[in-house]
Amino acid sequence: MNLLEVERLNRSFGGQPALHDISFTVPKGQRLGIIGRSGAGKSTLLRCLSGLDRPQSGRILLEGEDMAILPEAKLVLLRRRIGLVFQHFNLLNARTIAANVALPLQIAGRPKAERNKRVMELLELVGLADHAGKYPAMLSGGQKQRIGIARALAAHPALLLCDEATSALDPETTQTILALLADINRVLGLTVVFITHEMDVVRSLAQQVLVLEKGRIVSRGKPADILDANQLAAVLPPNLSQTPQDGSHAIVRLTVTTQAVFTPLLHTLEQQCQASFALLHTFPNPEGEGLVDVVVQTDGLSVATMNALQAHACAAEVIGYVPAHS
Ligand SMILES: Nc1ncnc2c1ncn2[C@@H]1O[C@H](COP(=O)(O)OP(=O)(O)OP(=O)(O)O)[C@@H](O)[C@H]1O
Repeated sequence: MNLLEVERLNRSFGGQPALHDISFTVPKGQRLGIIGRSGAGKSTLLRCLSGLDRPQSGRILLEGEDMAILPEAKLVLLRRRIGLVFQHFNLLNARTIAANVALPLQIAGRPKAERNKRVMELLELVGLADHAGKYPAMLSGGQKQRIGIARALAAHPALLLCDEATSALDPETTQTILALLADINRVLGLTVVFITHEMDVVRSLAQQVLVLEKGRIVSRGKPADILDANQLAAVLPPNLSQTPQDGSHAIVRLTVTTQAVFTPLLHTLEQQCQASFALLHTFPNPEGEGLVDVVVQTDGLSVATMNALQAHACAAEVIGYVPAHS
């Protein structure tokens, strides 16, 4: 069942489209990452999904209700089904940790006893039960984000929207926050949609990825496939063709073990295949630890060369062809 369905969403500013015909669905319980360069439209999309901004056209169905056209009074109620986690935590410094976490329940008019019980449950969940009486200034960045997450969960949302939730944190703290978000997703079955510009965050947390570019979705799929394709696209020659021309060179991706990188692999291949191999790029293989993708250009692609490549690598794939002089 889909928790969220976005259909042909359009949002422009002063006639300039920031989102153009965006459509996607998020099944209940999924962790969806949205990535894209600066200005791609990530924040605009997240604001529309959170009901803080309205698109010019299109539908945003959350549990079947269209947020794009819902009257303000009803939208306020529907927004309680959404928890928001911010890059800079947005905690109120004059309130204690407990009072910060309780805020959404207070706004929703929940009784004090219920609020107190829920706050303690949530502080337990994020591992900060003994910090209830402290103030935000007494916490580290990672602890502040745990409180931000607890507050977002206070009103039992169906959807957690995270806006660059780990961008202000160091790499180690980032990992602990990502682990917490993954735990919450697993334990509570909560649907998580997050925007980020950090590839490692997508790799760790997302089950599905959407890539935005200039307000459009340009690719979608599993993180390994998307990141792999993105990294490759960035290093491939622009004049790559899918068919060989007379005398063209082949571009081949080899997946090898990290140990193989420290052997004279290309030299061995050159000797064995009587062909030249130029190294274009190496990057970690997205499928697994200990594997490296090596992109090479060769002037001697043949059945015998492919056999030799396959014998030395875990996988070998021809990506395309370029003219000999590139
Ligand atoms: N309130 C606004 N008024 C005018 N233009 C806006 C407004 N908000 C966003 N835009 C424009 O819409 C486009 C998308 O911006 P958006 O902030 O959504 O991108 P982003 O992917 O979140 O970028 P970043 O990663 O830098 O935050 C940009 O061209 C931006 O200038």
